[in-house]
Amino acid sequence: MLEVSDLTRLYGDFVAVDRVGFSIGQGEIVGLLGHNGAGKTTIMKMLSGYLEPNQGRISIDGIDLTDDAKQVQRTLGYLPESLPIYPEMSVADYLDYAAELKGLTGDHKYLEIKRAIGATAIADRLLSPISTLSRGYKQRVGVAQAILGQPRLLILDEPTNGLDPTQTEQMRRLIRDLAQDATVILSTHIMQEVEALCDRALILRNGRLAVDARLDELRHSNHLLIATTLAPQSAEQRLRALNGIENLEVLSHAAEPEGGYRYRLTLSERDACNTISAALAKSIIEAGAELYQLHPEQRDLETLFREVSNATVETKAKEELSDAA
Ligand SMILES: Nc1ncnc2c1ncn2[C@@H]1O[C@H](COP(=O)(O)OP(=O)(O)OP(=O)(O)O)[C@@H](O)[C@H]1O
Repeated sequence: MLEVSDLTRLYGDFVAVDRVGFSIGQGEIVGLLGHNGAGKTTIMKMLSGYLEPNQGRISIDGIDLTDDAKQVQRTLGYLPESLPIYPEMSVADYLDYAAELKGLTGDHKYLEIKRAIGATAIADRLLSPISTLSRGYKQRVGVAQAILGQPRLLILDEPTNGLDPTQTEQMRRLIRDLAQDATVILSTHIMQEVEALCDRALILRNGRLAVDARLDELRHSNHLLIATTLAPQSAEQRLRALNGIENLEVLSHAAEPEGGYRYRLTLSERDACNTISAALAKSIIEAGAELYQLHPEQRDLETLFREVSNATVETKAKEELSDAA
């Protein structure tokens, strides 16, 4: 549905987005994550056609954004980070204006505005000037303008930014509903948001795509953690030799007072966890050692994000050191 390749954007000589590539299928909800300044908004602006890439390609349903930006823009809805909402306009006038900008006319325009109002539950404030709305309401008006014309791709830049918990829950429900008919890409700083909403997470680091992971795959790790009295040398010989073990990593080289030695095993097949666990336990007991713990390693998004962010800090520190040298 959405194909992005080699996407690059410079501000002056600063590379804000660096050769990013990914593709997103119809109906997916994808979270775009990254530390402050990682390049999320810049990517979203390019996807929505508001900012030109210096290099790379974006195509939606096979149509290249640079070949026919107007046509592509009509098939997408964009909620920018800061809404270009006109404070003096009423909600109704603003939606009418936004619908015209999307090329909607006549009955179709009327029906689309009605649908967007219903979907975002803003009917009770249609005649209010936008300046008098709460942050949550303004955000819903922003989403209402984004879904006019039933876009096949929705690009939402921090859709729950500044919302209270009730408004956040309503917005998440709305996004889930919208994803029934559209592909959604959203940026956020909130991991729980991605866990709650998304099928997939893209994590940016310094303008580059560092991680592209399906959340269900993250939850099913192919690593096992064990704690045993079996010493590293025997573990290397016995455990590594078992079928389905790709790698053995020694996490503690000296026996820990209560937990023996700790190891991380990488399995060649994610689904073989149960069979391999049984074989491992048997092998450890046969060696006369104690087995204290054996469980799959859970990697949640938060851990993954922390690993990526720590790598960012290390990379920056190295860059600063080499600049100073
Ligand atoms: N118009 C601009 N001129 C110069 N630099 C810019 C401009 N817009 C963004 N940048 C820089 O590009 C980098 C990426 O910015 P961007 O806004 O895309 O990041 P982000 O991941 O959305 O950050 P945040 O989470 O803080 O919103 C940052 O270092 C930012 O300072």
